[in-house]
Amino acid sequence: MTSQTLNTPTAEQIRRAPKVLLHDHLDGGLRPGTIIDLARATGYEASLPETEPDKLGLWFREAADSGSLERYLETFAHTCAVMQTREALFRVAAECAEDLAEDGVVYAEVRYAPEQHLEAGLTLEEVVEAVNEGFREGERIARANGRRIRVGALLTAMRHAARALEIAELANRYRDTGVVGFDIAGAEAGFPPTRHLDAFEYLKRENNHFTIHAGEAFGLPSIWQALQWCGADRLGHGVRIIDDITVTEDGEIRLGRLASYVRDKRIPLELCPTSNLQTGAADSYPEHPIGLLRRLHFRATVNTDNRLMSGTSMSVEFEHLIDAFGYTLDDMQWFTVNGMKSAFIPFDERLAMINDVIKPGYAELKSEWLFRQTAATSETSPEESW
Ligand SMILES: O=c1[nH]cnc2c1ncn2[C@@H]1O[C@H](CO)[C@@H](O)[C@H]1O
Ligand SMILES: [Zn+2]
Repeated sequence: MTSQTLNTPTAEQIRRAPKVLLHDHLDGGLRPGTIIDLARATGYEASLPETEPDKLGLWFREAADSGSLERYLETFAHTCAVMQTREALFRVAAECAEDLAEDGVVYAEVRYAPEQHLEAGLTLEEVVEAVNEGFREGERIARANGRRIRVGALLTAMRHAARALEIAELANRYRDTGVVGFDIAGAEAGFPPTRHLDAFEYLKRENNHFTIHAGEAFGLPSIWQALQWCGADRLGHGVRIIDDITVTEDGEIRLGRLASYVRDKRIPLELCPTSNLQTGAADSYPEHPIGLLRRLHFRATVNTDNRLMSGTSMSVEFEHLIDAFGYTLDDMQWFTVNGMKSAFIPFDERLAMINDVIKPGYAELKSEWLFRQTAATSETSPEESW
């Protein structure tokens, strides 16, 4: 056995390793069986493309695999349709926290757009409260199962709509009760983030935090606006920052002004590899810009985006990256600490997570690796060992 293979975490270790998730959509992570249950209860079943859980899960993955962000986003009509009551939102949020905890996620910021859940008469406040209560319930269930997770909500405003200021005010109102920040999402081309400057300026005046989906379906101008006009704390995706990095034939790497700014200021990139493959923002895992961005020490983080549409989880994202780039537990820890440093909760709480949960978790896994290495070495001939 080579040290490379010994150093590669197993699927089971990947799942057990503490993970941090900053970019995950609540309406992109439902269990297929739950969609069917909820659809039955509300008469939406006839509108579902499939009514058997495995087939429905496959339908989402295939429908989202179109190479276009716009087509990818159409699939959310079905999940949002069944998330219109207090009970449905509570259940979906609780299951989300449970599923993430089961996958070894210790801290997550999960986002959704409250304005998409008002069709059956809920108010924006009722939506936020139902989701918050669901997250608390999921945390409790996880704890009862011996797992520890903390989930914060990010409130998203849809970039094609005109409710961003209202949603930003809502995020501010619930900042001490479960909501940790704000986001804008939806089709990127044609909807620049500067359409919502009033919301971002309001949040800055309130010393609140926000991320912006930028640099996914549209390139550098979108990232530039998100940072320099809107003042985003983080970039949702931001993967197209690669367009401002040149690798010459002799291997020299040059960063343009914007890429330098992003790296110098340690702007967190919420990278979502599988989602990027589906929307056409990247061609394959080995070609995904995360490899170069990690080598160049950008503040890169690993995320799921939409677990249902991508058939993924944090463990699956790491499995793909480990396959493509030969990452070790040290790389996993680096991405995880980057995620925790970039979270929107207070500094002392982030530090406590890093020192009390993440580092000890990886230290334990690495000691198992050392044990395996010692066991393997003792199997080789005496000359080799000495
Ligand atoms: O990768 C993405 N890029 C842009 N918008 C997205 C992405 N994934 C989901 N949403 C949008 O965010 C809404 C709230 O969660 C979803 O309903 C979907 O329309
Ligand atoms: Zn997203």
